[in-house]
Amino acid sequence: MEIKPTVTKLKIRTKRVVPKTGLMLVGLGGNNGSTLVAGIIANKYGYTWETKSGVKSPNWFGSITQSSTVRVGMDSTGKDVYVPLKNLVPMINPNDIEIDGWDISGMNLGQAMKRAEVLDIDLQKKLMKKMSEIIPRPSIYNPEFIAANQSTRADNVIKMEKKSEALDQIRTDIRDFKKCKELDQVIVLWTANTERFSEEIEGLNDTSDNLLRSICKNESEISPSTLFAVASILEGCTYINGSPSNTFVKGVVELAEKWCVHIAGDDFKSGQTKLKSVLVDFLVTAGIKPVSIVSYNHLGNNDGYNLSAPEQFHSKEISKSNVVDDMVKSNNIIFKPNEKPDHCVVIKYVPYVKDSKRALDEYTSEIFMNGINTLAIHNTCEDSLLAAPLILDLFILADVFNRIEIGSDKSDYTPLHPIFTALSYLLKAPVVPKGAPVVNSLFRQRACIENILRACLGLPAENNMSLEHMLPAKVFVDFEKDQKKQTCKTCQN
Ligand SMILES: NC(=O)c1ccc[n+]([C@@H]2O[C@H](COP(=O)([O-])OP(=O)(O)OC[C@H]3O[C@@H](n4cnc5c(N)ncnc54)[C@H](O)[C@@H]3O)[C@@H](O)[C@H]2O)c1
Ligand SMILES: O=P([O-])([O-])O[C@@H]1[C@@H](O)[C@H](O)[C@@H](O)[C@H](O)[C@@H]1O
Repeated sequence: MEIKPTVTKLKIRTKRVVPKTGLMLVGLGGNNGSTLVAGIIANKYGYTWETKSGVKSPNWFGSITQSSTVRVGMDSTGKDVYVPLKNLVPMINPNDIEIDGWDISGMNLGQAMKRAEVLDIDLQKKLMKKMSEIIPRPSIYNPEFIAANQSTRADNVIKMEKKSEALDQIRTDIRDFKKCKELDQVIVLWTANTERFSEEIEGLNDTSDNLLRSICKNESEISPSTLFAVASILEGCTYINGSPSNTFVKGVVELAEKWCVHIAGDDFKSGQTKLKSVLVDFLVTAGIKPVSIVSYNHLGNNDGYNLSAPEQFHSKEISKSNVVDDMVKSNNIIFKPNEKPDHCVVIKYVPYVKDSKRALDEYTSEIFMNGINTLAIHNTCEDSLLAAPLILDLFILADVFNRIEIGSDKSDYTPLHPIFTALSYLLKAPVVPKGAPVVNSLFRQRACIENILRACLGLPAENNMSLEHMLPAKVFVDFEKDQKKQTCKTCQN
């Protein structure tokens, strides 16, 4: 193999004025939606609360924008220097976020928080007044796409029969929110239930024109989430899909590309799968061959209730299963062509455990000289407490990436591709532009975000070589000073 390095000088610019941004959640009254709103209010007002283990304070643990740091270099003593990721470039402050959204359940967010049974009761009491003032807008409900067991919640639905009218209503809602809160931009994010996959049908949803025509013709195979995505794109709003539903049928992607509106998805990467995208990366890059991966979990929240229906489970099974493919394909020493580990995903609904998902994983791998290594993991993921910070990061980073443009000597500044692959760190099944590779390795995904932000500052990508600590200082001349010396010599001559 001959490798020919190429160098392209790119120029990057970032609008540094942070736009006043609103977040509209589809599924606002769900466990994730209500928990995120509660977290924003608790952090904004600094509510503390009593628990049996003492007084607790709000935080943003689990959010990489709010609670992680980035190495920016080293000080004169050679010690690494880290700064909060949120300080690298101007970002939205969670305290400034305006939130609105839709839910097929009309329950106000105070009652929705109570229904979710996620947060400590004393905190719920302190939040109740403010949360109860938030009422989800009526939404598009189509029992064809989510489990039949969700029908009992559907008391807050848009009455219009025609999909085109419902689409217009969503667009009106977005414009109303933007005007009422005097916003510069709105980002729409789906944290509503997982839908069954839509059929991708030529002539129906395979192009943007066909999709828009199908909506006008009230075609049945257009899901509520696809309608929300179309409405958002037509309103110029970034749209993010936190569920494994195949919202982004080809016609939606083409519409986003035509209108240069950013989209990202699918399915928050919060617990069992996030760990999988670390462990499989570790095993394969260590030259260890994972041969069997069994991921079982049970949970008792409404998400689990919806996923107890086969078609909705199948959507989730796909997003949870494909996460190993890129890492397996990266190593043709341990895997033969088309060989991959046995991989089984099981999800069971057990009402009693509510949002506290119990994940049991077994990773069996072949090691040196026919040895076998088995990793057995028990992972209690409090689903909404893991997902809510990811929703915040998706929103904040989407705004940052919306403000970045890249150019070169040969081309003007251009926005990043409408499909935000840079948000893949937060998603189980990253949607990527046609022909682009899917990267699931968590640390590669994190490096992508870090290095784009470093580039915004003119810092080189983190290469982890640490040569400064492997070579004598004299090797590292002060480039600027050295250049000046050489220039002086030239002048004298
Ligand atoms: N850790 C996690 O919680 C996690 C991780 C990855 C993905 N997800 C996905 O996030 C989504 C939400 O999870 P959750 O635990 O908050 O579920 P949830 O069931 O508590 O909340 C979903 C909400 O969406 C509402 N809804 C359903 N259809 C709607 C529609 N057409 N329009 C508006 N609202 C609608 C429901 O009434 C409900 O309030 C699910 O798709 C889930 O698979 C969750
Ligand atoms: O993020 P993760 O833990 O791999 O996957 C989770 C599933 O195992 C869980 O059953 C489902 O309810 C959540 O929506 C989430 O998708």
